[in-house]
Amino acid sequence: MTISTRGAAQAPAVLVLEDGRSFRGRAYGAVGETFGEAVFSTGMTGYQETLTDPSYHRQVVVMTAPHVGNTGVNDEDPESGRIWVSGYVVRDPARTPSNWRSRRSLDEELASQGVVGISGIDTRALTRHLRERGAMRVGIFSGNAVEDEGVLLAKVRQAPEMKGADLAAEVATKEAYVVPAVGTRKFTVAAIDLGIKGMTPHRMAERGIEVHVLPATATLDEVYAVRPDGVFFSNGPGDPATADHPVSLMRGVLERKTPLFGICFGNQILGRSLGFGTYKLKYGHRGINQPVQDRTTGKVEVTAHNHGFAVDAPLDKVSDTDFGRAEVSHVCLNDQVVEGLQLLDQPAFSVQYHPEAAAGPHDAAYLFDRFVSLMEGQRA
Ligand SMILES: NC(=O)CC[C@H](N)C(=O)O
Repeated sequence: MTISTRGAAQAPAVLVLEDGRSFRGRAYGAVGETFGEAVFSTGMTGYQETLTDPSYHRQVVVMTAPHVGNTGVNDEDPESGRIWVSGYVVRDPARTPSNWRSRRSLDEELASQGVVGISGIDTRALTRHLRERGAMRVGIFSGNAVEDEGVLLAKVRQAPEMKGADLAAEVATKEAYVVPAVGTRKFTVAAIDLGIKGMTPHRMAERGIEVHVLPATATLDEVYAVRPDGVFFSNGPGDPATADHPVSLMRGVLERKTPLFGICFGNQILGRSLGFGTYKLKYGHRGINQPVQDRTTGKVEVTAHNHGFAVDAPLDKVSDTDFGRAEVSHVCLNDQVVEGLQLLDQPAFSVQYHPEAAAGPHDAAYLFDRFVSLMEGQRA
């Protein structure tokens, strides 16, 4: 059990949004300055998984849950080797973490990884502002970085925007690696790492899949060199409109009719590969209780989301694409955003959300089984 760093907690801090609104609070984690896109997550649990999800690269995450850090930081829950959020905003951090797995406090972890945060601000007001005005650039400044707000605002307005950002190669593995199947190997999958979370290959491995995780820059030859039964495209940060290499790679896979499954960024890449556009949502979906309907079965599932962009595909008709007929298989019941796509003439599908459920409910685990069935179907 560790007590949070009181010195850092007392330093003044200010959060400045690009439209000029600001919030004053106290430093949390590292003291200094940071920039990113301000987004909010409604997850009440799973903060370690959120912080270490590479899809959050260059985003400043505002937690709508008021009290964060209660269970400290353990060595088992990270979804990658580091924290990726560029900043962290919490109303009321836990002063004393308590959990049998906890190794250190959350503010110590943020500080040791150099992640600048802010606490003690009205996160409800900030969230409502982002809902009304949309996700936007933000800066957090603490300690000596706090100065005249006009100067800080100018810095925020110079920071890069999320629209047009090409970030997958910045977070993906540089070297290929293998996650072995648990038990007998039944299938081999090439997984294109655009910012993959650790739980994703694990969910495949526990279904007898040997997963070859390949860098975002992998070529079609490198994909087929592993003799895959299926190809997987992961989640990842940035604007899907920039993902030209993954789109051409996926089109190569679709031409060969290899079973294909995509998650989140992977869904947007399937959308683009089929000729649909993508667009930026006003404030995105981030949290672990988003209702989605699987239109192929009619079932509603409660799901984990983290996306700021979406696919622009017709909800009410089957579309003719370069790879045959395609339809929207899943839809978000809050706002009718496209949450999944499937091809009707060949084995390929994707979802915009996170069936690996780290963190989140396990309602969507069946999608990994669906991928296995597609690979089984191809062998039969
Ligand atoms: N988790 C993801 O893969 C996110 C995809 C994309 N970067 C978005 O924000 O929509």
